[in-house]
Parts: sequence; structure tokens; C-alpha cells
Amino acid sequence: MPHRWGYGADDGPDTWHEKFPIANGPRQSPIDIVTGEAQYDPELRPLILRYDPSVSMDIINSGHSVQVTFADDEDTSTLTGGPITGTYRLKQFHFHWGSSDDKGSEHTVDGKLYPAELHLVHWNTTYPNFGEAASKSDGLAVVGVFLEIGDENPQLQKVLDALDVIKAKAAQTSFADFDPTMLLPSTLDYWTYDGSLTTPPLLESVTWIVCKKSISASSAQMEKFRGLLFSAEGEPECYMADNYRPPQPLKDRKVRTSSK
Ligand SMILES: CCOC(=O)CCc1ccc(S(N)(=O)=O)cc1
Ligand SMILES: [Zn+2]
Repeated sequence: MPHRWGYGADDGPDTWHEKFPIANGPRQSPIDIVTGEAQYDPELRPLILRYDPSVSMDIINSGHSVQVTFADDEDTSTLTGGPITGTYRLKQFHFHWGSSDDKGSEHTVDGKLYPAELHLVHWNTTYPNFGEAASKSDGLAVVGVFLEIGDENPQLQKVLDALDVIKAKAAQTSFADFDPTMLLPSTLDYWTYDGSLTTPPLLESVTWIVCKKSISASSAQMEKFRGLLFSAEGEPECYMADNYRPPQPLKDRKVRTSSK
């Protein structure tokens, strides 16, 4: 029986250590990125994100976020370059957001919270599948992109238009031919550090790659995220928002940057 967890007072991030003791581990995520402390590393290579829209499959209300899944049985949508070695395959992307526009991101930058954060989740093809990779220290690579309030984002709107039919937990519908490249910022300068999944099981297997540039979303678009439910059909309605873990101690880690 999987452990139930959430973002409420009785099952939220402050309680996760009870069932997932790694919550107090040495390389937990997210973190506050202190830009003045980030070390420029000239050996960091440009990110190479090669995504094929033909392998986008479904959009799901996971009960914790909205997630778009990709077929990952071949190297069709991959991450290479950047701080990683080898080839990592795109498995899914999802978002974290706030109940108001002044919060919602998981990573913060010099203490600044963004209204939302996109996570593009990839696994190291050295390992046979996502589940195996998720238990290895170099098994996963997640690209984080901040959303900032600004112009309406037509690419994001394609995701938001699907939300009406997946309002409740466990609802899903097909979501074909979506190119996640369209959700990336115009430049791919990044910060990188060794971290973890930001939700249970909180496994310390993630190379985090957080983009310096954000993408836009209008306030009305942010409201669309907040129309989703944490709750399943037939349960008392609980609107999905504030599904973010706060920054965790940096401990013995350094954040590197790809640009000065
Ligand atoms: C081994 C099973 O593990 C999972 O299913 C973890 C899924 C999972 C993927 C990514 C993230 S995040 N917010 O750190 O990008 C959290 C949880
Ligand atoms: Zn996430």
C-alpha cells in the first residue's frame, strides 16, 4: 500500500520525514539558489534538449500535480550535454504552483518565489527504466523552468485547455503531439546542483538543472491551474494549489552556473 502524502497541514512537507526519513538527507531539493554563491564552471556544456512531439501520450491529474507523460522506450526525446554525461530520456513534465501569484515555485532565487515551476523529468539510459534509475545517484535529471506573470503563453494554454476534463485526482486523457520545447525559455543558461525528488519518495538521485530565464504565464492562466482538484471524484472537493515543497538545507553542496 503506497504511503499517502500531500501538501495539507496533516500530510504536508513537514510530516514527510515520518514515512520518508531521507527527507532530512544530505542532498534534498528544492533549495534557495543564492546567485552570488553560484560558481561559474567553464566545463559546463550547453544543454541539448531534443524533444519529439510524436511521443507525448497523456495528461494526468496525479492528485499532486498535472503531468504530461511521454513514451520512453526509445531515445526519441532526450537531454544530453549540460552537467550530465550520457543520454537521459524524457519521462514526463509537471508543474508546481501557488494559491496566489506571490508563491508556488519550489526553487527560489535569492529568496524570490515565482508563481509556478515546470519540471521536465528525465532518466539516465545507463539504467533499464525510470524506476531503476530513480534509485541511483546519477539516475535522474530534472530541468526546472520558472513561470512569471506576464503575457499569455499560447503554448502553456494547450496544456491548460486539457485541464477541464481531468479536474479530479486520477483523471487522465490523451495528449498527443505536444512539443515541450515550446515551454522552454529563449536561452538555456542554468544553475546546477546535486539534489533529490521534491516529493516522496524524495530519492537523492536528481541532477537539478534550473534555467535562469523564465517563461511567461498570465494571471488568468495561473488561475486555470488552481481549478484542478487534489481530491478524487466523490470526495469532498479540495482545490489543487500550493503543491510545492519549501527550500531545504544546502548542507555540503555547491551550486554551479553555466554562465557568468
Ligand atoms: C520510483 C518512483 O518515483 C516516482 O514515481 C517519483 C516521481 C517524481 C518525479 C519527479 C519529481 S520532481 N518534483 O522532483 O521533479 C517528483 C516525483
Ligand atoms: Zn516537480
